[in-house]
Amino acid sequence: MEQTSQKVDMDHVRLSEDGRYVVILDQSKLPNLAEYLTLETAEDIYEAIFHLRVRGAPAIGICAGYGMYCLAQTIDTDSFDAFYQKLREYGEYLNSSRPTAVNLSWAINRMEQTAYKHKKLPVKEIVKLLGEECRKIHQEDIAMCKKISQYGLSLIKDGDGILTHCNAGPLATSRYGTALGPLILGKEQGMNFHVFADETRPLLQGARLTSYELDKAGIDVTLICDNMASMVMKNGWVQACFVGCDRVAANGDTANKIGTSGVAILAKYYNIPFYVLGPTSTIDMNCPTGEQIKIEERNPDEIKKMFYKQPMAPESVKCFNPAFDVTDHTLIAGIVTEKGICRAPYEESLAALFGEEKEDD
Ligand SMILES: CSC[C@H]1O[C@H](OP(=O)(O)O)[C@H](O)[C@@H]1O
Repeated sequence: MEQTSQKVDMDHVRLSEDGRYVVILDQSKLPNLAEYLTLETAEDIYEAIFHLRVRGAPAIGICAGYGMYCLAQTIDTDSFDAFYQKLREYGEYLNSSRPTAVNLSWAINRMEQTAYKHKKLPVKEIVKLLGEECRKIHQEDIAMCKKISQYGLSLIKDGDGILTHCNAGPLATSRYGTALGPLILGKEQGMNFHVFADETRPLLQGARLTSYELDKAGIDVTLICDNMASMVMKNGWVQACFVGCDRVAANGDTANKIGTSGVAILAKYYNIPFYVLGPTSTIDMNCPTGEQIKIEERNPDEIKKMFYKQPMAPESVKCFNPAFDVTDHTLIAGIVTEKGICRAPYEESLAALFGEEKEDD
């Protein structure tokens, strides 16, 4: 396998120099090739999100924010109503690319609300304000990931073994990451960890991205197949599990990459603390429980053909390919956000993040 020598720029989602297009690092090609793509149309942005060329809840939100700004620049009208209608059409289209990660709709709604809030201004002024808002979304995520990393680091100690699932590092966010952030921050502070990274079938974000990011950060990482997690826990090699999130419900139930709930159940059995790490932009207080989270189902070819020289099952054989599953809140030791570590009962601790008192039953 020929690793690219090109430095991977952690501004892997950004605006083009002229501010007109979204530029992304195509994560579907990593770790072999670091190829940057310029997304010029709504279709380009949709396709990049749908095919996980840009992926990870926060990174998808940052990309959508930039995308809405770039598309707003193409709306040629001085009428706010006509501008806003077209902007909403773009938002609805981009939002349909992937249903589970709440950051996508969160970023799109934030951009649309920014436009509406300033509806009395000339359209050109509104577009400039959208340019400021999308950059704020990106800068806020960098700050949030740093805080999440600091809180997450308080939960582990030098020399600990940490099991991760999928990828929640800088490539899934802006900088540091969420689940990987504490490990990268700890390394910067001279700490060392032993990470067991689940390869994470079928799209191998753990193998292709997590092991790649941790190896580049000089962090000890052992790549394992997903079905080996139980053994490394049973051997006593894991002191904590850190995972990211795509949508956290108001009761703490958490949607994350498929296989996460199995890791949580194993962690419970082996009495290992299981932590979810993510920004408050991934918490959906309008979603009461995990039952209401829509789970994306993807192309069966990802199971049968992708990463194989030839199909691994007969064409006639059906596949079930959910991209996420929901971990029950009772299996989660804590939810680490940029505002602090939330513990059960999550209805109360998550509501407090937003300054809401839990309603009496
Ligand atoms: C920091 S959010 C990362 C989160 O997103 C991943 O999903 P995907 O690779 O399909 O975008 C996975 O669930 C990670 O935990």
